[in-house]
This record gives sequence, structure tokens and C-alpha cells, in this order.
Amino acid sequence: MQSFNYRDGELYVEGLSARALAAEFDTPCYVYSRAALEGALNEYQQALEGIPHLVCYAVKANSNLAVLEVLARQGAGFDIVSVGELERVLAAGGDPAKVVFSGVAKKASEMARALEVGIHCFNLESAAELEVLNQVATEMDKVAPISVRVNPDVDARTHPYISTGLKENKFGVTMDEALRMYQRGAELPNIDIQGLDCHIGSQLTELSPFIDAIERQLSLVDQLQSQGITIHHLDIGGGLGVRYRDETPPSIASYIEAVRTAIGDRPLQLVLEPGRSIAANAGILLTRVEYTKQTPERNFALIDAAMNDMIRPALYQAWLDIKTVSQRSEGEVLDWDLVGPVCETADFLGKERPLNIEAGELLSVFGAGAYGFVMSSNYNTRGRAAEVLVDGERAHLARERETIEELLRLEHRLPADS
Ligand SMILES: Cc1ncc(COP(=O)(O)O)c(C=O)c1O
Ligand SMILES: N[C@@H](CCCC[NH3+])C(=O)O
Repeated sequence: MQSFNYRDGELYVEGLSARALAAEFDTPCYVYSRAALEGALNEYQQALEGIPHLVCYAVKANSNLAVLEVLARQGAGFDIVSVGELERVLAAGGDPAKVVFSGVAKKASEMARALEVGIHCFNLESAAELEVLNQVATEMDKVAPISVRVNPDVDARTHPYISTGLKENKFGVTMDEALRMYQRGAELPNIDIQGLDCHIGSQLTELSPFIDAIERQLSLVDQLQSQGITIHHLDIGGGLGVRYRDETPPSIASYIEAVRTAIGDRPLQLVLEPGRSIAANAGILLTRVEYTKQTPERNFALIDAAMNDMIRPALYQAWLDIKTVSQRSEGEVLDWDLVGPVCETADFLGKERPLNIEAGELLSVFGAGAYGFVMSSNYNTRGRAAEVLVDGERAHLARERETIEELLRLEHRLPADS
């Protein structure tokens, strides 16, 4: 069943009308579908049946506790990039033994916490980080499980800001450097070599870059084996794209099929770090048109969601589908620029969208479940939107709307005598 669909001209999220959700939780407001989250994770799990695997959902895509809880209950592991994300996973009941820790600049204190709770693996991104981790582990009398993240210099053919596997990107290390890091790691008593890691970018819509990267990883696995270093798991990262407009990414099943073929019958546990392909199409952003303003050049719909709520159009020129929550039979379809209240010309969610709208209209921004709320900010002292998780006929307030009092609470006036 589609989690977001129109019935009798009205948008529904599972069993609830979007109009009713907006009335209850106000706008702007993110709405996630539990069934859609579970469905996407299940697609991965089913496609991976029969081989040892761990699906580590990339928490950065959508880190709401209720979302993490849904995925943890279905057996997901988690890919984290900060101690903050680790605490979220723990708070949501996630299993630390299924956590992989990515990121180019982990602090010693973050490593210590991850060692304390016993994560599955640290994905190391530099030789310097290996030394720091060994030291932290030694001080704690622990052994740290590690992978080295290689940068295979493969073009992911995605937006340059979300490509991570080219040699000019800051991520990972070269194949040669990885080899040296494994040799060094094998000598260190508080380091336990477990895997080999790679993540070449996000919103990939073709299979070939993934397969190229995996083949390069596998040749390193073989080279390491010939030197007596055994790799137990292959972490292929995340990155599978979704359809926002007219993209035709491979399905989860065909992606996994291609990966399985590339790996063959090697005795490797397969670790994946999907984020967007689980969360993007499990969420919408509801927003209301406050005013309309028509000029000789443009038709502006001034909406109550802004770039601080959803920055992807401004940052990556991302195109998100935007529709009215109620399909109207009367009125006229015009091309509208959907712009927010923030004082930036880049503050738009869509441009020249053919829509039939008037002031007060409710709109739904689709594909907003990943890299939406998590990238929001308080720019222009705007409290961040509420987040709601729909489960069948029930709506669960997953995060309250931020109030201005809460925003001011962390700041302090100067002392009166200064
Ligand atoms: C290391 C790492 N793993 C996983 C992901 C998740 O990627 P995606 O949301 O494209 O699946 C990212 C983000 O690109 C990442 O940087
Ligand atoms: N934030 C990006 C994806 C980056 C993934 C993190 N490595 C987006 O919204 O498309």
C-alpha cells in the first residue's frame, strides 16, 4: 500500500487526512509514515536473506527518536557520525553491537563512549585517527574493532556536494594508505581488524559506480589476505538514490542483487549504510500558503516553511515534488514560486510550479523524510517544525515544535554591571 495517496481529492498519510494532521499539529510540520519506513527496511532485509549481513541505517538522514525506534524494533543496525547520534540510537533502544561509527574527525571522547558501549566497528578515515583510537582503547583496556574507509576514486555521478569517493574529497584514504594502515593496525595490540569500508556518495541513480567501488574494495581484500590480514566484513556504505522527480534509480532489490553478484561466494559479512533510500519517501513536509503576491514577472506563494526547515533546494538545487493537499476543481493553474519568510533570495522550496492555489492553501512537499528536519536550523530565530509519525490511524507527536522561549533559554544576557 502507498503510504501517501490521494483519496477523493484529499491527501492521506496512511489512514489519516493530511488536512486533519495540519489542523492538529499546525504548519510547517514533518509527517512520517511508519509503514513506509518499515517497508523500505524490509526490502533491504528480504533482498539480503541467506547471506550474513547488517543493515546500518544512516542516522544522519533522519535521526528522530521515533523513527530510530521503528527501525531498531525491526532489527536495524545504525551508522553514526557523532556521539550525539550514538546517544540517540541508545535512547531509541538500538543495539550498540550493531553500530558502525563513520566520520572524518572523531574526537577521543567520542571514541571512548563508543568503546564503552561496545559498537560493532569504527570506520577509520586517516592514519592519525588509527593512532588516537589505539591510544584511547589502550587507556580503557579495550580492543577497538576497525575498518578502514577507502576512497576508491570512483565518480558517483551525483551532485558535487554529495559525492564522497573522488580523490579530491576529504573522505577515506587511498588504497595504498589503507594498506599501510592495515599493516600498522595488525601490529597494534588494542586494534582488531574487522572490515573494509567505502561510501562514494549519495543519491546515486546508477549501479556501475557502486560495482566499480566494490571491485576495488575486493582487490584490496585479496591483497590483505595475501599478507595474512583477514577481512571479515565488507561495508559498502549507503548512497542508493530515490525518485524525487524523474530519476530512475535501481530498486533496492536490484541493487542488492548486483552487489551479491559482485561479491560472489566470498565469506564476507555485508554491511550497508542506507539513509535516503529508507527515509526520503517515508516523509512529507506540510506547509501553508500565507499570502500570494503577483508581480508582472512572477507569481509568489509566500509559504510558512522556509529554507531553515528544508535546505535541500537552496543547497543542492534539489527538486522536490510539491502538491496541494486538496485537489481543487475550481480556480486556475498558474506557475508559482513557493518562497518562505526567510530573508534570503535562496529561500524557496520550488520555482515555477504549476499549481491551483490561493492564500490559506495547504501544500505537501514530498520526499522530505531524509535530510529534511535534520538539516533544519533556527535561522531568522525560527523555531523548528514539529515532527509527527503516523502509524495506521494514529498520529504520534514525535518532536514538538520549538518555541521561541526554548531558543532563548540557552543564551545569557550580559551581567548588569558590565
Ligand atoms: C559514511 C556514510 N554512510 C552512509 C551515508 C548515507 O547515504 P545515503 O543517505 O545516500 O544512503 C552517508 C551519507 O552520504 C555517509 O556519509
Ligand atoms: N544532505 C545531503 C546528503 C548528504 C549525505 C551525507 N553524506 C542531501 O540532502 O542530499
